[in-house]
Amino acid sequence: MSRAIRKPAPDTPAAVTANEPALSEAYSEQRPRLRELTPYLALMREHRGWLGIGALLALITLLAATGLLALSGWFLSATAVAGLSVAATQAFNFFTPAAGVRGLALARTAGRYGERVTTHEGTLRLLASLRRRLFEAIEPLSPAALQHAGQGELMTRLGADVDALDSLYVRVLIPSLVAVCAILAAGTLIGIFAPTLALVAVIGLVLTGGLVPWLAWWRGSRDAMRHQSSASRLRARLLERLQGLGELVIYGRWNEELERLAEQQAERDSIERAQARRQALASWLSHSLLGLTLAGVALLGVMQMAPYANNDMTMHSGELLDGRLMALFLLAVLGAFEALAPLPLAWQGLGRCLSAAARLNSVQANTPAAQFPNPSEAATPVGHALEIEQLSVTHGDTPVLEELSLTLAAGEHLALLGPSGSGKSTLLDVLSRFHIPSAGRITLGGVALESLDEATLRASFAVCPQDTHLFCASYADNLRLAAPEASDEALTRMLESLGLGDWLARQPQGLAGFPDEGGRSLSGGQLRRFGVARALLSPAPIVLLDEPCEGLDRTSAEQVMSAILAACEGRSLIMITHQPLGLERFARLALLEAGRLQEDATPTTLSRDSRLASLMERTA
Ligand SMILES: Nc1ncnc2c1ncn2[C@@H]1O[C@H](COP(=O)(O)OP(=O)(O)OP(=O)(O)O)[C@@H](O)[C@H]1O
Repeated sequence: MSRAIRKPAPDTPAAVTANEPALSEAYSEQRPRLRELTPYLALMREHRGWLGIGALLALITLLAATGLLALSGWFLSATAVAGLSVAATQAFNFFTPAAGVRGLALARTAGRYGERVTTHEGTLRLLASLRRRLFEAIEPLSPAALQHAGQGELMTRLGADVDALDSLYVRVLIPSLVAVCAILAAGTLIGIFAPTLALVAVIGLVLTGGLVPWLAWWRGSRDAMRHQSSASRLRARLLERLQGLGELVIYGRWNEELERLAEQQAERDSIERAQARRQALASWLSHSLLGLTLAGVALLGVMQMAPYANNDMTMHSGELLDGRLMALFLLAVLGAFEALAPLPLAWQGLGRCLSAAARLNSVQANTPAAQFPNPSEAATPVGHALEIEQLSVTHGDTPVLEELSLTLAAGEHLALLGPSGSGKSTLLDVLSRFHIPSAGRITLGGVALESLDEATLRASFAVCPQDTHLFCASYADNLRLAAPEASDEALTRMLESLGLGDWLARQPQGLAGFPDEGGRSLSGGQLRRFGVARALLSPAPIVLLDEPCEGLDRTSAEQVMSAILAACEGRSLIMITHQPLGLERFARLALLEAGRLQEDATPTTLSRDSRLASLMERTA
């Protein structure tokens, strides 16, 4: 059995063991390096407008918030002190600081709003670019290359990993930048009046904003990576097992599977608990450092304090400090701390960003097996004759096709027979360039397949693989995948010719109806014929069909055969079949065994003792 897209290998039946998709093996216990982020930082340059404005507004908001706290603190204490004497009350200017407080409050609110709007706009644009890049990297990979990924793993990479990177800008870079500025702003503000106190405040804030986040990153990054890997494995396993739910229930393995899922979930939960403990520790550490800083500033300030009556607030060398400034100093430190508080959590999450970046980088590093030339450099085939010369194909180290040579004139119909596993579907994969041969040459219209640009190659072949996938779109849209211009009448005629007329008549919305996910609302035989209809509707000059009559009763199979041969009149056809049905209607018959072409003849030139002849007799 062969499919263009193979499902991951099944579990061993003895115990449904974990069979993780190959992509998750890219995860390693090693702490990912910062350089994994380089492509994403480069991507940020594309959106520097929004991201830059966001950063600027974040700074304005911070300065306004710190200024507001400091000014209000000073204003309160200065007002209280001024109230102690009538002369001081009359001399005190209430209006300028009050206007300053109002102005700073307005600036803080407007800044915060603008910052949220711009940083989110920038981040969403960044994520859109990131997803586009990822899709562009995945798209040229053949289904055969993606088969190793597993659906759950790929979904995680496209969803959770990309989302993890949005925290890089909003939760790590911006808060870190804001924190540095907050320390500088608080230090400068305090330093204007009391340089020694500023030094103490800056040392305390640097320890809080530098040491604690660094510890959180250093100690927490491994947990973040383990959590991401564990959550992704759990999601991939859950998805895969749900797809095979029927088999697991039938063979009584579902409860066992539930236990395994619960074990995996417990592993993920324990990592989450460890992360929560680290967060609590980091929070305790930064609040303790804040307390020490405040105490240090307060103690030193009290030691340098001047009597209240002194109206000259600046402290010249050798002079004492004005007590009214104490509230300003302490609130400036508190205001700056507001910017530092989210850093430990953010830096703990940096590990998640880095491992997401590493996993996405590994997807993007996949080079497509098939490289197509640019349309301007591509060759143009003359006609549609196919020539296969000495073709050898391996899967891993196992040879599948060996020195196979075959020609198909334009418009010729070939039935390809052979026992299961002889390499028939692999040949179709090679013609579609989903699989690259290890040796040999294939030409189409005199041009090597690899010299054709992708659009020409795809327009040359209509392929119906063994598994038909129905997309979540109307039946009509599913059929138009191969023939966008086809009218509803043409679609209906094609379905009727394949014996699907009654089925269509039973659909309440006809062609406008929607299939269940993946086409489960159709029986196996109906789904197969739907796939055949899709391929036959395509105007491609060469039609490749993989066992189109498999699973059909004799009458339906004969009807499908007739429809195929009628639709392929004037077009080349390679039809893989196990059923010796209607073979006499083919111009050519070929037999593939163990990857080698054993027989290649026309129905009339077949020798009576050939394997093909005996197959033909079974047809009659
Ligand atoms: N992606 C793959 N990875 C590894 N081995 C593969 C892969 N695809 C096919 N094979 C192996 O290559 C051989 C040929 O497979 P292929 O599907 O081409 O045979 P087939 O003649 O089409 O079989 P069937 O008639 O059962 O569909 C088989 O032994 C199969 O196990």
